[in-house]
Amino acid sequence: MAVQAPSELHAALAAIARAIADSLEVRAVWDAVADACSALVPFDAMGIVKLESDGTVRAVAAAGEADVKQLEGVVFPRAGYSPAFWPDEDRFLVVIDDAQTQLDLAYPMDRLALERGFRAILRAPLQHRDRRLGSVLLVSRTPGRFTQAHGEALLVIAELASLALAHEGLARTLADETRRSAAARERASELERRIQVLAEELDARSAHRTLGRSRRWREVLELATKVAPTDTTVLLSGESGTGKEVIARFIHRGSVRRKGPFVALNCAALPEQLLESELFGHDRGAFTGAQAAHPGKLEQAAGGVLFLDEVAEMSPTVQAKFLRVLQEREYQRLGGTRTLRADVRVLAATHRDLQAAIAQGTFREDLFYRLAVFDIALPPLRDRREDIPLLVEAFLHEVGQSIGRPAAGVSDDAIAALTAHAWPGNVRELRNAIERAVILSEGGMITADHLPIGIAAAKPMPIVRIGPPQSLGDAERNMIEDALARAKHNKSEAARLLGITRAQLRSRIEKHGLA
Ligand SMILES: Nc1ncnc2c1ncn2[C@@H]1O[C@H](COP(=O)(O)OP(=O)(O)OP(=O)(O)O)[C@@H](O)[C@H]1O
Repeated sequence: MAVQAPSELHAALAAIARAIADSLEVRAVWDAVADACSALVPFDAMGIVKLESDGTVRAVAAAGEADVKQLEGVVFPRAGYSPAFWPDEDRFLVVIDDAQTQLDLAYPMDRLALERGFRAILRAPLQHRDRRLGSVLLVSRTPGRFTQAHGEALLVIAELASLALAHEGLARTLADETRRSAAARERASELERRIQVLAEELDARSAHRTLGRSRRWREVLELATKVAPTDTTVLLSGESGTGKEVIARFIHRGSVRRKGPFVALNCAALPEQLLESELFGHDRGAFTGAQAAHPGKLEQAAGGVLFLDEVAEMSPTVQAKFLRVLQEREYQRLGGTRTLRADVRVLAATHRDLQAAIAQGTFREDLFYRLAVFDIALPPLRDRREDIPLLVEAFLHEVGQSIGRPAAGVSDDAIAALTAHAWPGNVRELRNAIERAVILSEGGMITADHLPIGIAAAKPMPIVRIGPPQSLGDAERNMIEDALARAKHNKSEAARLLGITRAQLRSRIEKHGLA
């Protein structure tokens, strides 16, 4: 066949380009590629193979002789086709005059062609930005059938076809991402709905509300909501008063055991012997004074949740016995002979670092792993200060109702002091402070004077803007601006807030051009 006229080549390329532009469906492009090749190169069969990410090779299109067409869609196994195995020459146009005389046919598709009786091979790579995507293969039963000019035409066609393949990959990634983010959105809103339902249920019973909108608190609620419907043991850790029991009740309400009891036991409150009998119960005569049989908390919590507070305080004996409960779900009352089944979900809490307790040998590691199947760390209140105004308002309302004398409100200076305090006793301490202030204010406005000394004296912290990372210079400038604003431009006061001298402040004001 004569070398293709430029107009033919041009028309063929334009047809492929149209197919690419018209459709993200790569199939339409293969048809255009096959048509273009038929118009320009005298082949007996053609194939387009695509290198998949798992190393297999897929024949995405085949044209020409009937039995070759059947290869379409065939996936050739991984062996020998992985990108690493593809010969480097495959990056370039390959013209083989006679495969039969070619001693070393490195490319598996060439071997396949030869096995089927094809002699001449013309092959161009499909690649995009150095990434190999596959190749276009034209074969003929007549040796020497393809010229360099045929090859060059094929190269241009392959380049366009590569674009289509690269687009297909992009389109698929986009579609996957869209699908994934839609699913994630759906999951997030489902989670949001569940949090809402649980929070509302608890709000109705104000003693067990979970107040907070900060990111840290939302994360806790999200974890609790996810684990609630399972029967998994949960370990809640956090400083005293951070709301561990509040979250334990939240999980109980969201679990299948919600209709069962919520039984709490504080392991720190009782001496060893008593804790053991409280937990496991005892039979009559089990020890001096055990005049009647007594079911333990494990029995009382049957069908529900057992909340073990301060679990780090369990003695070694109780730890060993309780481990058995978690392992075998069985136990006996003190002095009893009957084996009882523990039908409880255990939620444990601690304000201690259990890893440290394990290192010191006071807490069993095996028990730790049984308890901490799922652990939730509760943030201290000082790490979620943005929730303080909300908590203050809720406690004000609650305390006001319970003592029948609501406060008129909270002054700005009191709110500033409440927000600045470090709250070592966390939410519990805040609640107590509000209760005290409501009583002291006698129905009036709560001011800093009604707060305990340590809290009223808390200095507002200079605000450091949270945002994209800023330079040290910018941070300093922001802090100075904030201090000046807070001190109503009184330089001595601003210097005091910043903990520097007036002279130092003055020179920094000049440096930043803030005068
Ligand atoms: N997020 C919250 N929303 C509303 N009230 C809260 C919240 N967190 C804690 N509280 C209140 O703070 C007090 C202490 O909470 P809780 O008993 O759950 O803390 P804890 O971490 O279990 O404390 P401890 O370790 O001392 O037993 C309770 O009055 C509780 O209602």
